Amino acid sequence: MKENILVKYNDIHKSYGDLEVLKGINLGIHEGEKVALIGPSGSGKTTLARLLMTLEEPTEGTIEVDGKLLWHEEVNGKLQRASEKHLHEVRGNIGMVFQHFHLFPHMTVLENIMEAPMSVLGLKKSEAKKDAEEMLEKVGLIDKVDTYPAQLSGGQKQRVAIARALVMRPKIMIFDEPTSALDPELVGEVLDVIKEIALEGKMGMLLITHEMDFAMDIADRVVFFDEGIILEQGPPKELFNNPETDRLQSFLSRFTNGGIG
Ligand SMILES: Nc1ncnc2c1ncn2[C@@H]1O[C@H](COP(=O)(O)OP(=O)(O)OP(=O)(O)O)[C@@H](O)[C@H]1O
Repeated sequence: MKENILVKYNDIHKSYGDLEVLKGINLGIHEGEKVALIGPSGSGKTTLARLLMTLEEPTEGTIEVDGKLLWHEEVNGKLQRASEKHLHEVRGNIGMVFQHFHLFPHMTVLENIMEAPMSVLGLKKSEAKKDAEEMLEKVGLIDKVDTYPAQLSGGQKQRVAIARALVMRPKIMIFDEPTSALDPELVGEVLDVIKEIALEGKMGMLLITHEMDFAMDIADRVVFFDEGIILEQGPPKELFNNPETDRLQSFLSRFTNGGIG
């Protein structure tokens, strides 16, 4: 069993105005652990991921990454909002792949991947190029180095986005519905790449997906989530071979009936 907790949500609440989207989340992710987050549309999954990526700020509670508070710093024994420098530093451990790729359209595939290592990590161009090429090999797109995003299929764009996140060598990668914007015939190539990365084992993963079979296949733990709370969690085999899972079965049937998001 893995010992070290890499990410820890401590009683996290998040509201937008009067709408409380997360209602006290406690969740730990161990080093190298693959956690699949499953829940209906609007249940707060993306918000949970965006808090970790520092794209949203918690209303209450704390998040720890690799033993350090993410959103807070302790000054003279009191917790206060972290400085941008601190956020930037801790966020360096986290990579994210979004539903809609978010590639830079005016840059080639290679330039897209080299950009952050050069501007954020201060790598020399030659080093960044070498790393970028290594990642493109991994996602099977080394022949596309000089191509612009507009000339790629959705599946290829998402594989570039994965390479771009991987090249920063994060300790955890968040995948937020990485295949839901793709035509069905392109889903498999992206899932294959994610699975390959998962099998390497080193990196933690928080995977938000409605690809149920895929989640069951690669996840060490599945977390069922609805209306801002965790309903149930555990290793996929325990959750699905348990005769007392009527409640889970009815939860899952909402996905198969089109309530997925
Ligand atoms: N910036 C925002 N301002 C106001 N409300 C927001 C904001 N972001 C999200 N919400 C609301 O918070 C709730 C949870 O949204 P979130 O995107 O986290 O859910 P989700 O489970 O990821 O859903 P989906 O699968 O459809 O993306 C929704 O009701 C959404 O409308």
